[in-house]
Order: sequence, then C-alpha cells, then structure tokens
Amino acid sequence: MELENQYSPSRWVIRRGAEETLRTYSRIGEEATKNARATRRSLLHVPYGDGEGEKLDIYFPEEVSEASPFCLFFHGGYWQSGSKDTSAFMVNPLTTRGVAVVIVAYDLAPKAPALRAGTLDQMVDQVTRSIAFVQKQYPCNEGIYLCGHSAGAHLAAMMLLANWTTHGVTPNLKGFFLVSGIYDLEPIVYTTQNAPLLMTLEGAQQNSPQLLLEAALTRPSDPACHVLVTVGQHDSPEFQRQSREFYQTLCRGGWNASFEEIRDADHFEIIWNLTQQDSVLTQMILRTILREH
Ligand SMILES: N[C@@H](CC(=O)c1ccccc1NC=O)C(=O)O
Repeated sequence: MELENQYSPSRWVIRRGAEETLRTYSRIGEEATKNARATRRSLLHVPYGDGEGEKLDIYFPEEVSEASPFCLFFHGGYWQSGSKDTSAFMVNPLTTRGVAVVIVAYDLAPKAPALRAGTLDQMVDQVTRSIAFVQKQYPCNEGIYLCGHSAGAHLAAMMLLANWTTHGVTPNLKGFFLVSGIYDLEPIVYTTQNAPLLMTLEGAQQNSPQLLLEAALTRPSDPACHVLVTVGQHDSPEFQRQSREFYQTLCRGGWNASFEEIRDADHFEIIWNLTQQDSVLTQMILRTILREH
C-alpha cells in the first residue's frame, strides 16, 4: 500500500538496507549518549512530573551558568519507540558552544494499548510540562529552543499552539528546529503505525499542527521566535510534502519561518548530522541560538 510505503522512512534510505538503518540509528544514538554522559556535567533522570516516564536529562556546557540558552530535544520513533537514553545526538556539539541540552522522555504508546496510557494527548501534555519545568528550574535562561525529529518534531510543533496559562509560567521560547517531522496525522491513521496509537480520524485532526495552525486566528505572540523546518533530500515524497506545506502555513500565519532541504541526507542521517559540529544542520541551529543572546 502506497501510504504504508511513504510513511516507512527506513524504506527510503539509499545507502543501506532498512534493517541495517534502524540498527545503525540505535547504535549512533547509544554511542552519542554514552559519550555525552562520560564527558559532560549532567543531571540524569530528573523528574518533571509524577509519572514514571516523566524524566529528562540535562547536559551542561563547560562554562557553568544557569543563564545559558537551553535546547530541548524530542526523539522520534512514531510515538512508540525511542528513548532519551539513546537520543543525546546534539549534546556534544551544542554544549561545546555554551548551550545546555535537555533530552526529554515521554510515555510511548504501549505495545498492548491500554486506555489512557501513552495517548497522543498525554504525550503533548507531557512535552508541555517538561518545557514549563525547565523554565521554572532555570528562570534566568537565555532562551528555550525546541528541537524534534520525526514524531518528536510533531510534538515540538504542537508547542506553537500551547496554552501556557494553566502551567503557571510562560517559557522563554525563542526558536523551533523541526527535523523531518509529521504535521498532518491523518494519513498515519491508515497505516500500520496506528496499531498501538489507536488514533481516530478526529483524534488525528485534533493533534495535527498543520490543521490547527490553518484554523488558528492567533498570531505568534513573539514575532522574533524563529521556526526552522528541515527535511532530508532522501526523505519520502510524503515527508517532503508535509514539511513544505507546514512551512507555507507558518509563513501565512505570520511566523518567522524558514525551510531547508538537507542535501544528501535521509530520515536518519539528518539526525546523525547533529552529532557533528561542522554539519550544515548543526551550524544552522548554532547560528540561530548564538545570534539571539
Ligand atoms: N518503523 C519505522 C521507524 C521510524 O519511522 C523511525 C525510527 C526512528 C526514529 C524516527 C522514526 N520515524 C518517525 O518518528 C521505519 O521502519 O522506518
């Protein structure tokens, strides 16, 4: 089935097989995390809520400062796989340049779906609370930036629409880095990815930043807040379409948005780029963060 194919990122990888790609993705994530934990000052498994899965890891720059910019990362894996413990991709390149990095865990959709646990609504709420937590812990931060990959870019993009009034704090959000994301969830309903998610069409629509932003009458509260939408040259046509259309909707909504297709990168290589100080994507992120404080 064509949708199944379009929404199976590992099938579009040109340099290796699908299985090898997923193995390599895990290995690079594990190595980056091991390396970050061995070489950076960190606070690991910090609870941002009462739930068992509501934990985050904070990695600090060498120059100890509560006033650094903070970049929060939300991993991908179709809301059903991945872990903060294998997702510290961007830690070393960013902390080297004075940016604190926070890798956030959220409750994944369970293999055997139980009522209420691991729903998209709950994940969006957890992500919202993780950001409020960082703002409360580090009120002197020089900006909070959100970076998400794939399903994690969806969760980050939902924060463009967050209502902070019920969280007792408005985070100092200065930028979004959305990497190979999914912004319209409707097609996912018709793929096998939806088996653990149990999304209804209505649920998919209510959690689609693409639809929510099209319908929103509000303008960005901070016009300077920058939204970078990136997709890999070798991402599937559907992933490319999703990113382009989301970027266009952001522009129409008055957001300070930009779009970049990352040359010669597939859905996974685009994230491996974040482990490299000199990659195009790392440099774009660092330029955005470092010029604004
Ligand atoms: N089962 C998927 C895996 C996948 O989509 C994925 C894996 C790791 C990180 C992000 C992913 N995609 C979206 O969240 C595939 O085979 O491509």
